[in-house]
Amino acid sequence: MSRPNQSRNTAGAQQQQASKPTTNTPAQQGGSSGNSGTTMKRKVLIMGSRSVGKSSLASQFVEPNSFNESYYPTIESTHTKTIKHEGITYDCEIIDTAGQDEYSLFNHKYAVGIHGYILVYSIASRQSFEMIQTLHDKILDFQGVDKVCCVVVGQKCDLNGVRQVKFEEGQALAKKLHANFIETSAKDNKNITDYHHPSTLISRRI
Ligand SMILES: Nc1nc2c(ncn2[C@@H]2O[C@H](COP(=O)(O)OP(=O)(O)OP(=O)(O)O)[C@@H](O)[C@H]2O)c(=O)[nH]1
Repeated sequence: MSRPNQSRNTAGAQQQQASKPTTNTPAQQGGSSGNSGTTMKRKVLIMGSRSVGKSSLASQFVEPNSFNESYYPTIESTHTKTIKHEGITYDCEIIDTAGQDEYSLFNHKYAVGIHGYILVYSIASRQSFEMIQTLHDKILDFQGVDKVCCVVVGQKCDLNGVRQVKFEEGQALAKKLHANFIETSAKDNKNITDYHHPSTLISRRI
């Protein structure tokens, strides 16, 4: 997605290592009571086939009611949003990538300093669903690990009439990948709220 007024384009941005929690001063906390004062940084990468709605998902999260019917292929863009969950503040950096296919090379930037992955398919595209396992395998291969923190997202759930992937199939795949699962619609603003958004799910898992 390279839409105007939405994000700061960070193609080629330096990768940062996973950050340790920091503690805010009372002034930085805004004097709010009940907050432990802990701030965690979360760098989350959104991956998936082209046109599954990755950018729309990210945009709706940081800028509600920004859904756009037009399609602007993404190069790479980064969104930031601070969310609060169970007394902890998370500074989220959400990196929206260009859509991948099975032949896309895995960019080393997608492995360094990333806390978690949002793997997105469209419920109206079986091909995009099949890409999830491929992407997951590539991430594990590249990182040389056997488990990675991720959330599987079935996007465009408003397109139920042309659904190609059952909810249960998404759920089963996520279980296999040890991931959380959620169906969303950027168009209908479904499960885009803070608590249910994949970024929040990722934050809660780490
Ligand atoms: N029906 C429906 N359409 C959507 C939804 N989200 C996105 N779209 C549409 O799908 C198209 C692609 O959306 P994007 O958000 O640009 O998809 P993307 O995955 O970022 O695409 P790439 O940049 O190519 O990787 C656009 O025309 C959007 O309007 C949704 O929840 N429901």
